[in-house]
Amino acid sequence: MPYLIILDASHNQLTDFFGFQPPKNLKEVNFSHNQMSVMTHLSAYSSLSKLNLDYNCFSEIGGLLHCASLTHLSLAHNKISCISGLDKLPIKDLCLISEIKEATHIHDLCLLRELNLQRNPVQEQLDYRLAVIFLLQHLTGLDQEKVTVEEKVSAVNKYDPPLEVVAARENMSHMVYQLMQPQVIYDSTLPSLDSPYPMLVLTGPQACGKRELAHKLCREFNDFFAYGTCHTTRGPYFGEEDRSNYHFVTEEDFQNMIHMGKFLQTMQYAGHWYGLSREAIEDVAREGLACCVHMELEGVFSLKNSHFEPRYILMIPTDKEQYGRRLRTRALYTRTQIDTAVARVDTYALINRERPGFFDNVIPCDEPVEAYRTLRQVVKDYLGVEEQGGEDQSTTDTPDNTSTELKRDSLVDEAPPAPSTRPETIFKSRSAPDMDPSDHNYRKYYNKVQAQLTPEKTSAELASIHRRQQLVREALMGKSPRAYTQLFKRCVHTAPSSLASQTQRDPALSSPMMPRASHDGQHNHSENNSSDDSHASSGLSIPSSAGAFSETAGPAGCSDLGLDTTVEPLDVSSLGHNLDMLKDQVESGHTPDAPRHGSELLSPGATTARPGSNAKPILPPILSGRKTPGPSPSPKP
Ligand SMILES: Nc1ncnc2c1ncn2[C@@H]1O[C@H](COP(=O)(O)OP(=O)(O)OP(=O)(O)O)[C@@H](O)[C@H]1O
Repeated sequence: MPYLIILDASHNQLTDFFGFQPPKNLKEVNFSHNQMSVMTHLSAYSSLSKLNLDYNCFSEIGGLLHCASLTHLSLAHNKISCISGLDKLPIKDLCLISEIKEATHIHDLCLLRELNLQRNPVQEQLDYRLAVIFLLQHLTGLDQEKVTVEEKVSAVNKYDPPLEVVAARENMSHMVYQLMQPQVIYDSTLPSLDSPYPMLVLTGPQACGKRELAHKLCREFNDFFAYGTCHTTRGPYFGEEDRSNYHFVTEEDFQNMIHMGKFLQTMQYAGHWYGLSREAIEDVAREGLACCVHMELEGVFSLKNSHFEPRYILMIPTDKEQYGRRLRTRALYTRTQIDTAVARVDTYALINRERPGFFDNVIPCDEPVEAYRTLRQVVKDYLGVEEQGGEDQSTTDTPDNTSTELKRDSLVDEAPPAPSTRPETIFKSRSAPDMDPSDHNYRKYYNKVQAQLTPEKTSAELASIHRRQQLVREALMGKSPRAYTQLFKRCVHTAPSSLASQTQRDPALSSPMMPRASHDGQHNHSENNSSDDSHASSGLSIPSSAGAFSETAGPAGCSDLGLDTTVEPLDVSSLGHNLDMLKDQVESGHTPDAPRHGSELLSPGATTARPGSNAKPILPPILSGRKTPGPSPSPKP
């Protein structure tokens, strides 16, 4: 066949090159999809310009030295470990890989920095560049172009996104869905500068006991907490009740809720959806209580993107074997689910190790009784409450162990225990220092490092920050949910009584995070009596962030925030303008822009000097408040 120019011997079971003298005009040869493993000398193929050896078993490529016309060589899908003798050839097209996943074969070439896959078919695949950069993260150049840092970050975010990225995306979509709906003001949980709505999140791997602990905590501290019921698409286990454990919904309903912007966060776990709705939190907040929820790590990452600032407590099994046994004895999970749950213990531990402060507390949960004892102590510590009976009630571990001794009043009357007087259990729980960033020394060290890393601010910068903070405070004034300022103080208030009394006398020493109830006589009522006052003006029987709209605008209230009492709060009320209100304003000769005098704007039953109550006359109606009666009002000055 002296005139043969193209030879297609593909898709055979050839193990060897033909042992014949090839025609001298043979230009294109296709030996792909065969079983060849040894490259013989191809010097006889002198006119060859295109050679396809894809899908064979070659480990070494050589013997092409005399193919002086070879411009296209395709070697994809082989087991190549060595290529030689190509450097003198006029090759324009070299195909080593045709699918992106083949790049993994060169993943082990840890010295490889530059890779040129130009004119490979792989280039035509979607997102080819990012995919290769992701697979070969040590590359500095690809296809004769520098690999930039941005490309590396995008590649990782695309193919193996870190938890923050997943959470940020998820948060973004929930926000967008929410914004697409008619706006609802969740007035009980509105964010505020000084005291965000308090939440407690118990996190940890599946079935580590956090759900039972959350329920128990809510039962015992029922004056402070209520259980935030999430939605799920999984079916109820035996004994589980709709609404008390979860809102059990269908997949379709869940997706509808997502698209209606109902959720603050969602997560898919073991093939089911879980989600915490805004309404679930708001329901609890309307009762004047803090919301307590349990969730997996991904949920924590998502919540960190929201305006809520919960306390996060990690419940972690320290004995993985025992934890695995516990999962097995539940007889609810498949083997894969158990393995996943056990493996996630390490993920939690890693996050805790690598991100000091990510969790507010870490409590080992191998022993449920001990875990609860520690948890309740930690929570009491957060709340700044002392037990009036003196005895640690957690020692009685009955499900209905409800403490009526723990009362909201004690938040005001009693200072939280100084660290040295804390019960030993709390220190016991922190016996694993590598796991517990809440350890005092750990935090001190962290703060020191942080301070060193943060460049000092110039006076101009400080003044600018101050001005911006002032503006934000002014904007938020009247919306501060003061009812919660006592709950979940960020720093434990351990001042000795002498200092405390000095603080009371000297407002300059007071901090917005400190109990404000005793600054002075007038102020005294702002904390303790806010419920009372709210009641007068809005029917709210106890303080809540909704009640904060109706708090006093008196000098004491404002001096706390360093504000001038004449500051007009930002009017967000236009969102909720209704006809009646407009009518009222017209009748009384006030337009929304006309200057208002505090006394004119008060509702008939309201006391004077209350910021917010008058400034937000057209807020949505404040609901009737919690079921349990609030603390009894102290006498008015
Ligand atoms: N909204 C949520 N976001 C993220 N994770 C959630 C959410 N709601 C529940 N979870 C978590 O999803 C996991 C699976 O929940 P599920 O109730 O099916 O598990 P379980 O076997 O009953 O274990 P547990 O006792 O931990 O609830 C649990 O770790 C639970 O805490």
